[in-house]
Amino acid sequence: MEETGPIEVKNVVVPGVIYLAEFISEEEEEHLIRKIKESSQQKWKALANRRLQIWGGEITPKGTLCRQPLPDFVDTYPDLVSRIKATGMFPDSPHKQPNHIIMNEYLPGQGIMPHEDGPVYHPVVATLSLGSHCVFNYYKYKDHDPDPSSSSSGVGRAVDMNPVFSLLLERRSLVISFSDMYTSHLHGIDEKTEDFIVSNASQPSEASTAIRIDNFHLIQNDIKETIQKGQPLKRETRWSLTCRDVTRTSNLAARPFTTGRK
Ligand SMILES: O=C(O)CCC(=O)C(=O)O
Ligand SMILES: [Fe+2]
Repeated sequence: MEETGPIEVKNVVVPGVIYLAEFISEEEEEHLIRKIKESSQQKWKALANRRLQIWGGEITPKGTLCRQPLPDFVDTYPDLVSRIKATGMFPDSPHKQPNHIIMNEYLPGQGIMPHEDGPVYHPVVATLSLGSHCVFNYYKYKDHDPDPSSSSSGVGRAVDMNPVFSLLLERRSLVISFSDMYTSHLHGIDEKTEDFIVSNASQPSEASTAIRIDNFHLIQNDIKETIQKGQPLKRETRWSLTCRDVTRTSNLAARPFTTGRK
């Protein structure tokens, strides 16, 4: 695939959110999924409701990335890192391109709670979806937070659980979040096995569980047709590559972090 180049206006879904369908080809997707499936069990970190791998090195508790090479299948074939750089969305980041990738695996019914990505990263995040779609929600904190102990990191602040925007992330798409979508909003994915999406033309009387998405105009025709027929989109296993630039880096290998004396 050619370099994507600058983003077009139509790809700006809302200020601070860019959506690029078909960011990689089907062959590239297949290759990436194969590499993920072939990776050794030790590379996986199990969480309560999903598992993940960290590529590019571990981040110390103080927020420094102990750099490790990224896998070939993200910077050689396909050269995702250069392709993401070529979107022109990382010009102000210290390394001008992502240096760290979290690869999350979600089985149907799994998701991720609303959260912020935090200050360790330059405030631009590019996420590639493989294997399945999902619906990606952006949330705000409640306006008048009654809790005076709330911190700016978001810990303890009440979240308004009605999403401000929702995007359908198709497989092979890239979504880029930046500016206040990164610094003052949260994002998350509901734990669902299928998503009912309403098309632009739908009436408000349609199923109350149906979701209105903000990037309907940018999605592929076959998915549009499924939505227009009123059929749900069934989730399959999804792998996402969350690509960011960790501001502070070190070339020293990560050491085990102990709390005791040296
Ligand atoms: O899987 C996704 O698309 C989101 C992952 C995410 O938000 C994160 O890793 O911080
Ligand atoms: Fe996140």
